[in-house]
Amino acid sequence: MVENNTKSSIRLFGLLSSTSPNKIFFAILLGSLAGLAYAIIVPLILLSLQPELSRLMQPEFSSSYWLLGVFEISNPAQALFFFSVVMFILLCRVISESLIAQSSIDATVGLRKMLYARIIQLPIQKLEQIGPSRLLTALNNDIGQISVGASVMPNILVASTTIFGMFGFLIYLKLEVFLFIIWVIVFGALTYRIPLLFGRKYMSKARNSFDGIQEGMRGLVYGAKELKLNQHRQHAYLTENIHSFEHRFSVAQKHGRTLLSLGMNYGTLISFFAIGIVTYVMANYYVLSQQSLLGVVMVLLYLTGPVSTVMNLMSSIIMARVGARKLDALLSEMPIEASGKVTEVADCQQLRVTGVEYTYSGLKSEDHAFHLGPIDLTIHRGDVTYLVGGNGSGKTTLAKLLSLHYIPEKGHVYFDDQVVNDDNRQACRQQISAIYSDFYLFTKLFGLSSEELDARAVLSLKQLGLEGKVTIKDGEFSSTDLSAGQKKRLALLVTYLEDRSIYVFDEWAADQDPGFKEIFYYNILPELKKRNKMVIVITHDDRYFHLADKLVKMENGKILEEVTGENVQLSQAHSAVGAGTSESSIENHGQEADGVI
Ligand SMILES: Nc1ncnc2c1ncn2[C@@H]1O[C@H](COP(=O)(O)OP(=O)(O)OP(=O)(O)O)[C@@H](O)[C@H]1O
Repeated sequence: MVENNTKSSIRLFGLLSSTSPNKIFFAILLGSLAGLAYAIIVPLILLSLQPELSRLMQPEFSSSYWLLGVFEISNPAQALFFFSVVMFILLCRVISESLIAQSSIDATVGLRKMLYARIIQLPIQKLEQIGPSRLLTALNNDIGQISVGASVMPNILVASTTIFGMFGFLIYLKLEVFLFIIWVIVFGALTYRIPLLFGRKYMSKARNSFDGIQEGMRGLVYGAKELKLNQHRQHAYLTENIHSFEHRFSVAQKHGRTLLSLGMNYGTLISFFAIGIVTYVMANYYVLSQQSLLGVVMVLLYLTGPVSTVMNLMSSIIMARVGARKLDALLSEMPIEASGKVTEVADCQQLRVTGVEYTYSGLKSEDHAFHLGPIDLTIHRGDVTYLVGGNGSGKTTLAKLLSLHYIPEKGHVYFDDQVVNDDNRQACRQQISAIYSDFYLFTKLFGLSSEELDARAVLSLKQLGLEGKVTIKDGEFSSTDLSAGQKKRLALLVTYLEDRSIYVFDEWAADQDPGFKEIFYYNILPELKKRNKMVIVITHDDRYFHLADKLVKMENGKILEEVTGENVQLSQAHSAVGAGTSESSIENHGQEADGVI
């Protein structure tokens, strides 16, 4: 049914390096060079301040002077070297950071594109289960955090290079001090992880509450009308739902941030503990000249910069790892529908289902999950088939199986003699056009646009009573801010322009005015039949049942009765008469809407 979902896990650094390996290689190279150059700055300053510290210093460094305008420059070669190093750092860092920024933008866009592709490849039933809130949070929240985290990884490497460079200088100054600092760093690195570990747990909790907040926001926007009319409901919805998620979010965030702050500051201040111990304790046990002690303290002070950079960036990494785990979990719940080897199938003349069964899974209570089938049904090209039955009888579910949106758990769907399977499902779907009650109207005729199409669309807009409401240019609608009925007419126009073999309409006429209802049943459907289309109509409009070629009555997920030919008219004659549908009124509508689409 679906391809096994390969267990992928998002690695922050891998994300950047896989998007643009060369850029990242150069960014790290330049960043590391900048880091090493940084590490040279302290010895250089120390050399210029205390010539006796230098074992390598050339005599001319301390003896010569240059005059630059009114400025007197001592140690010109050393000064030139110093400023060259600063310029080198500037250049390396700017290039390195801009390369990282570019790679991080590419990685973010790449992640988003990957999510779009996965949503497209997601079977409809799974998409309905996951719901839009989780997908939107992944897109807006998690991917943003992942890309921030990934983009700071190279900065951590750069800061680490500076730290290692400074270590080299520290060894040169005093090996014992270096060993002590290493011990302090190992101790600090181990202990500072404790608050970070708990901090991350709280941040994960906060992230989980965010899904609830997002869902709550949807209710606020889409349920605004219902909430406005009932203050009790409004209050209860806010306090019991959104506020309660917000409360959980804020408690978890506050705890998390406090712990992260504790961890970061502790980590940053570790170097000061080390400075204190070296200055006040170690100096009493080891032979450290005043100059060496000054050098060591300067190195340690200088180290606080890159050390705090590493510590501060760790919070971005932690947030990114929370986001990556959440996205990983979501992706592992998103099976990939088989793309199929067959690219085209012959025009379907007969759509047949045999022994088809379907259950809505993934519900909180599986006992109450609706079960459809087993169903056997054959639908022919050139026929208008009505699916009728009470609310919840399974008409839409069956239609979604016929339009190949749902994949049956038992039984088969046949396009003529071919069984629909993973190989040909995509190709078979290209013969179907459907308007379900939750249809989405795109603002453009994506994949359809052409000048000829525009001309056809303009003609049909007029015939569908949308002239003056919507215009179309280069396949794009001027507006989709229409009434519910008008939107459905525009959706009908889109399906008409697609010119598919099989049409599925789920209660299309439900929100049309009486005039257009008649046009739909008396003109549009017969015209599609005349064009030899296979038309499946879900309807509750019993006054039009007699117009069907086949009436499929459903109850409790099963077909109760199939009525064909004259029997359709006989069984529904009374309702047609009862509803006052006269031949003359039909004729009138026929003339009114002559040539509709
Ligand atoms: N996405 C879903 N997840 C779980 N259960 C669902 C889902 N969609 C529908 N159902 C259940 O399946 C049953 C049949 O629904 P279906 O939409 O097929 O009925 P219907 O005959 O088209 O109803 P109506 O005339 O009201 O549109 C219902 O009882 C409903 O609770």
